[in-house]
Amino acid sequence: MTATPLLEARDLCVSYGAFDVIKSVSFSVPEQEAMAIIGPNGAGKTTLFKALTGEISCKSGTVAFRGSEVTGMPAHKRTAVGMGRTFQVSRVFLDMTATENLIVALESRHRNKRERVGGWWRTSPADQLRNEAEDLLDQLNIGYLRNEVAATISHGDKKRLELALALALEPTILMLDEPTAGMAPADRMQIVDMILDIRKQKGVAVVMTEHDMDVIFAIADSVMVMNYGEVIASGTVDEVRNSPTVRKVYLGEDMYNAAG
Ligand SMILES: Nc1ncnc2c1ncn2[C@@H]1O[C@H](COP(=O)(O)OP(=O)(O)OP(=O)(O)O)[C@@H](O)[C@H]1O
Repeated sequence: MTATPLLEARDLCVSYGAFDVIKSVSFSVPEQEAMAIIGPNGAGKTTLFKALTGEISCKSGTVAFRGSEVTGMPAHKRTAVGMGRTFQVSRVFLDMTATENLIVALESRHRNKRERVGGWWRTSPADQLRNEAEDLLDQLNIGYLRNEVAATISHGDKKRLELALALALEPTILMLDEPTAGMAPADRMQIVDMILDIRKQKGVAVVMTEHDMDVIFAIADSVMVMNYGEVIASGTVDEVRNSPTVRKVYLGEDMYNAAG
């Protein structure tokens, strides 16, 4: 008997009005695996990502998480059941410190999971949340951001904080929408290290869209290639790299620069 995939899309179709953007896409992601979605501009990567996270609805097809259908479930409920996510455009509260941002996320998780906060050894709820937030920042090696107001931190640090916010919800799968968008090459590799660390420490699966092939090769176990809303190839990083179909789509382009 094959194990139930962590995330599974079946015959997913998405349209903008009369324009079919995602055409019968099916794939599955096993527990703890990392899958990257790549393809030329306009291939439908972001649209597929939004359909998976519940930001937009599908015309037909299904999305299942741990064997339960989530197709009609709104985005915030998918997050609550374990589908953590980051956004291309930061959703950090800019007027709060990194710690305060994390406290908001942690409060939401405790509320969703009906977990008791505070009360042990005279720890107040506020102290417990602050300790948890600071511990998480330390675990991710961004403890230096504790008291920094988010508006004043660098773009790279905002991306790191976004990851921490997603992790505060203890996801089983992390949905990363271009986690290194707009970052300098050196910063990108720091995010890669952080994601690799998170996978090692927490065993979370990953689904990511990403422009940078070096980032994909460093993180992904498998790659799914899209073109004009269809899956044209999928497999391990090496299989996809050597696929004649994929090379044809990227004809005349350096594949290392053509993922986006
Ligand atoms: N809100 C929208 N309304 C109508 N058409 C849209 C909308 N968003 C995207 N599209 C179109 O849908 C197609 C797929 O877009 P999508 O953004 O999903 O592609 P992508 O692969 O993520 O592209 P990129 O790499 O440039 O971000 C494109 O032709 C795009 O113009």
